[in-house]
Amino acid sequence: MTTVIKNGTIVTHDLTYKADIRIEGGKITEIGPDLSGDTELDATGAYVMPGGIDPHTHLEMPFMGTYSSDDFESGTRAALCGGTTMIIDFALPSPGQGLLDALKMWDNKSGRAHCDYSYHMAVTWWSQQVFDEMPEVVARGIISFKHFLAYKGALMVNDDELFSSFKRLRELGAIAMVHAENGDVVAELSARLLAEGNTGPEAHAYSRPTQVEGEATNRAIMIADMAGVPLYVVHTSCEEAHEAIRRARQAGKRVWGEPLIQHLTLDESEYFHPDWDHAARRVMSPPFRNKMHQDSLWNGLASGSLSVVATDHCAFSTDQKRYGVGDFTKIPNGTGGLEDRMPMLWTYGVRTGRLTMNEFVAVTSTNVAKIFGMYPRKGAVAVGADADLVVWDPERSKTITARTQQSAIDYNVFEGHEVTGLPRYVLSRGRVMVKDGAFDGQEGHGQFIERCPNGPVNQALSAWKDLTAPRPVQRSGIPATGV
Ligand SMILES: NC(=O)NCCC(=O)O
Ligand SMILES: [Zn+2]
Ligand SMILES: [Zn+2]
Repeated sequence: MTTVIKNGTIVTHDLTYKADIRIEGGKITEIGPDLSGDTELDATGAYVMPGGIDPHTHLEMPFMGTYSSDDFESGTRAALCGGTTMIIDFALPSPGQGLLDALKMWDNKSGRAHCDYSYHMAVTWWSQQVFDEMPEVVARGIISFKHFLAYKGALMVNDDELFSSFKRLRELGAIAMVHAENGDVVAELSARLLAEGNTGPEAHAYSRPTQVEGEATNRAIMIADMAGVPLYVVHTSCEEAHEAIRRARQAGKRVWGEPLIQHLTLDESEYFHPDWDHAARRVMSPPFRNKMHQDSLWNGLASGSLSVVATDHCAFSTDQKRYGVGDFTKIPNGTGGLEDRMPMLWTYGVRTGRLTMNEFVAVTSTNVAKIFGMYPRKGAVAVGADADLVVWDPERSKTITARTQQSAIDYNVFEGHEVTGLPRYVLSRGRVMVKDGAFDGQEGHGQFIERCPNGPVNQALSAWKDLTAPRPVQRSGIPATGV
């Protein structure tokens, strides 16, 4: 059985050209003119791109006394409908729980996935057991480890734990990740705000000013540099954090920054909305910022100082958000976005001229595959790559609304936004999962993707750190010790 995508324009991170694509056995087998196959998908007037990869989701995650509402079934259904063909979720051990035990839990959840997936491993505590289990996690193809500098008393790790973990990751050829907010300062600001009667969702934003993110980003970068490990900073939301990343990259440090589509397109005014539910539904960490910070993020994507656009999809229903009525610190942190990342970024990025189509592919797919050790199997339109493809119709429009979304929750933070640029077809390893905008997926079709450690960036950084490591000075004569 062969499938051919005909008459489209292929857009990759570096090329735009007209050609057909033949698919067999889930892989791209030929790219060229005038191909034919058993099934033909017409891409006239459309762009054929690598399917999106969202490297930051939390599906069915235990958090703040509840579970995020989208699981691997609804979450990956939403992903595919928006043109995303792979996700990387976070396996999250509770403090005290082993990494391999947490992996078992995530394996039990992910069997229902419609699209391919992988996990990052979270390091939520530090011990000999965590140290000992890390190699097995990497051997299973999980090569990235997230650390929370926020959420004091829950998931947060301290600097000594961070440094120990980062050093271990360097030995293993893995990637360090951080949620960069100063948890100590956030805890103190939150307590003060509550004591002063600031209990509403807007106080969540007040408790997490941009300085807490700038400080933690800079600290994580310096600690990673001393450990000699590449660092990926999740949900970079402000100029202070972006500035730290930009400066580090200019100084030769190996750091990547990941803005979210929410921070690029929604701002802090959402928290001042008179409706409590409206504001609480948008509570996430870091919070939405103002236009100056948004411009900084867009400019970072265009200039290459920021590398990826993700969602941090962590969806809570209105009822769950209401756990925090009277105390903003109890509002479960997180927002959705899996179905909307690609259309929103196309609409507000490519259609406005802030991004080229090739940059769009880079930040939604190819850069993710390269950073996280799965390129060119994923993130590429190339012979031999998985046929994870999106046939993107740049003229197709819709108004985003919770009424028609795939996500299980009862609202959408992008409600009312009109997007132009939507998938016509979405293919996961050659299987058509979305056809003319309609979902035709298959629960359980998704496979776990093993990723390769010790990629080119790890190798280069380790070589440089070895070359420049402190060494004893060889001296010809050493004076006798004075007595
Ligand atoms: N971001 C957020 O508010 N919730 C999800 C968990 C996290 O990534 O911090
Ligand atoms: Zn986070
Ligand atoms: Zn997250």
